[in-house]
Amino acid sequence: MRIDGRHYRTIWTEDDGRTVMTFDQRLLPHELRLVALKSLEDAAQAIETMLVRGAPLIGATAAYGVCLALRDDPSDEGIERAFERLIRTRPTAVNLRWALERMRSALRNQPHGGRLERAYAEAARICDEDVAICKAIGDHGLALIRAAAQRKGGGPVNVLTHCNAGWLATIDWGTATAPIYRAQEEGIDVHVWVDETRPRNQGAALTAFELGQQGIAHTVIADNVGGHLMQHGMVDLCIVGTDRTTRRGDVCNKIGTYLKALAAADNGVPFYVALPSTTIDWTIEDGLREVPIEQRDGSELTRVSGRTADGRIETVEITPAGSPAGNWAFDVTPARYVTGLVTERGVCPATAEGLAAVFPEQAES
Ligand SMILES: CSC[C@H]1O[C@H](OP(=O)(O)O)[C@H](O)[C@@H]1O
Repeated sequence: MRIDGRHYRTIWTEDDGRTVMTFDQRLLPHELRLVALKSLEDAAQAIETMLVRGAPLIGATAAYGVCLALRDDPSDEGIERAFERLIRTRPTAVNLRWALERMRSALRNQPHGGRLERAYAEAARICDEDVAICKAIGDHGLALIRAAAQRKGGGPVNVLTHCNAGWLATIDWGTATAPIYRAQEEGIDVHVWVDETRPRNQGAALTAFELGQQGIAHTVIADNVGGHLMQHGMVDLCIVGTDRTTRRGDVCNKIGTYLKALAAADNGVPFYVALPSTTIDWTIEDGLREVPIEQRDGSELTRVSGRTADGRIETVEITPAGSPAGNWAFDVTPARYVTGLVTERGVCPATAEGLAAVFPEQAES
């Protein structure tokens, strides 16, 4: 997407692959800082600290982490060490395992001499494919926004989204934001309710930054406001992302998504999940019991960072010293609360049959 008029992907290589460039998302929207990842450890820590975040971008960063590791050790043992270091960075987004297994299968049984070039080519393919997948999700999701506009017969289509499933979570376009960007391109009047998304504020900081840069009307709201808006007819549809969706359509996404889905169901608001095929976990069925939910440090909840009036970034405590804090980073929305899954191949029901019809090659394997 564009920042200050210049087009960027969220990750790219420089210096013949010795450097992997990305944005430090922890500093947005206050500072646009490019970061150079130069080693396996740099890539691993970028994922663990959420310098980069979002399922597809986590996968791409891990893929380039393997490339950086192979510069030092292209052996099978070197590949395994890279895999083991990266797989334990964050447990929930399935793109991490998907990307690492794809890199490993592309490299094993290859002569050591050609492994480095092949690794970078595979990581670049993962990124290029993600751009195409997200653009296709945008095209299919556009039809949903267009239909909402026709139903309304006037005024902006009000879309509610949670967290950041945008360009910053992927390589370009985003997943949940891609239909919004395509609607803007088609001249459809769209407005976005942006859930702030405590505690890391991916919505207030990242989605609001993205939409502002693209000139899309939006309003940042507290996480607890969405249900009220739906009760008063102020939300035409919800579109959220996912970090892992099971083969029967249970959706794991940022904490708070489940509560939004409940409110949508109670108020008859369509609730869509933008779902790249790279985020489907075909090995599991029951999301509540089988998806690992990341628990992050409580300090992410008890502290808030922001910019002071004179431009300094400050962090303050918002709870009494010593108050324990629980920080579950994701929850699971059962498929029954999902109106439809917006995949790169089209919109399908959140059912095993729906996903099998769209991805028959996966369902049969
Ligand atoms: C398109 S994946 C976006 C997905 O990732 C976010 O989690 P995090 O910021 O912790 O990596 C959130 O669940 C988004 O929906």
